[in-house]
Amino acid sequence: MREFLELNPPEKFWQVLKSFLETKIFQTEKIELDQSLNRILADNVFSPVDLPPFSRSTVDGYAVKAADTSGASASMPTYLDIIGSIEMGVETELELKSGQAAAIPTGGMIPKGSDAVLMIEDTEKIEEKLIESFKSLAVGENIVQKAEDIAEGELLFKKGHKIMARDIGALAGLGITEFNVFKKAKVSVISTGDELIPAEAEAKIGQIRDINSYSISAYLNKIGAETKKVGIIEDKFESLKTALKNELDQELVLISGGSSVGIKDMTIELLNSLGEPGVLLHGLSIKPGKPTILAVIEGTIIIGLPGHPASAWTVNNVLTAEIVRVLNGEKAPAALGRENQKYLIEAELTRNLVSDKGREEYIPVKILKKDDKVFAEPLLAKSSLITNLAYGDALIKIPQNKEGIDKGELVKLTLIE
Ligand SMILES: Nc1nc2c(c(=O)[nH]1)N[C@H]1C(S)=C(S)[C@@H](COP(=O)(O)OP(=O)(O)OC[C@H]3O[C@@H](n4cnc5c(N)ncnc54)[C@H](O)[C@@H]3O)O[C@H]1N2
Ligand code: MOO
Repeated sequence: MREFLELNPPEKFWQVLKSFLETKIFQTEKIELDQSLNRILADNVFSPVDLPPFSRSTVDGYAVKAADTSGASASMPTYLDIIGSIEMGVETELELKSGQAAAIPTGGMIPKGSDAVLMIEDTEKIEEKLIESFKSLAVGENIVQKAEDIAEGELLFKKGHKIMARDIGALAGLGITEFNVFKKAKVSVISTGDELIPAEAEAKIGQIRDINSYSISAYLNKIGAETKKVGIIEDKFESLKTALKNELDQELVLISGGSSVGIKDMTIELLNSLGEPGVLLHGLSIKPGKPTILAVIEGTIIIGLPGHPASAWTVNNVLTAEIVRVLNGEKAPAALGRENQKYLIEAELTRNLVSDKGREEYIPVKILKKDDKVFAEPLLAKSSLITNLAYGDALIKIPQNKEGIDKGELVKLTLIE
């Protein structure tokens, strides 16, 4: 069959993108802790203090010297004099001598001279200021030591770390409330096609609701980009040229539709008319996603996504999401195209899959769990359909040199966020 496009392997796309991105200067900005969820650190972050700042009890009970409880049991207790109580939130002046104990709440400051804490249930109060210990303690028992969490000057997070909700607690605990992050990737998403109408519009015969600008903007926002949904632009040279020109201050522009070889597909000519160097690659050897375009115009990356919604979605997952991760500072340009271990899981395939040799194939799957085993159920459909994607949790990649995968084989899945 006649092939219209020269199909380039994904590696060729990575190579061209790497050479462009490796020279790019990434902008940073200072933000506050409350705004930092999902942002990417632009510097290494070191602890400015010891955490905890003083040794603390992990239980309610009595601060003691471990040696004073040596050999203690329910039938042979040891006896300790209570010299006072530890107050929360203030420095204690108490200092224990041999045979002494101080009442302490969970989290209270360990007084000088103490090296262990007796749990209240391992004691009996004999008199107002005398207790019995039924337990023999080891040094350090029920104590979290000063700087045990992290010491002053120790590395907490590396540059490029994505801040998760759990990290925000650690930063708050250390009093780090302002820091530098990479600016979010600035991305615009355009849909083209005279048949397209916005989602909220009434569809006349022949019209199709725009899917791609909605699904792709949402996905890229989710992974940390600042995405502008431009909407639908009519399939006319001048209208598209004006629309694209307006977006050239962005770092990445996605244009879905008009990437194939039909009579109306003027995208290539249009991109080449906008500036240098123009279209660098047209045709990607993945399925679906064949007609993908890569262009660079005056420092802005332009990706022409295939119009079919599942194809656009697949290229977005495989190619554009990777570019956004680099623009966001989460991934080094040199690592472009390398699998992200964070998003990979393994599962057993529930049916045979066949694939054409010569193109990497991506198939959405549903993840199922049965008897503690994880299974991948392929969702097979034409790339012009969308609902399959809505049910898919992940993508399977069938490498270019494989003709298929057998039922029962263990496959690697990339989670769809
Ligand atoms: N003779 C050939 N025809 C086609 C080939 C080919 O190699 N030879 N490739 C096919 C493949 S594969 C794909 S994918 C599509 C890609 O087409 P385009 O990128 O040029 O996109 P359009 O022609 O504009 O649209 C294709 C299809 O998708 C619908 N579409 C487009 N945009 C949206 C959107 N934002 N939301 C929902 N649906 C959209 C559009 O209505 C068309 O049905 O080309 C094949 N043809
Ligand atoms: O490449 Mo098309 O994108 O296979 O549907």
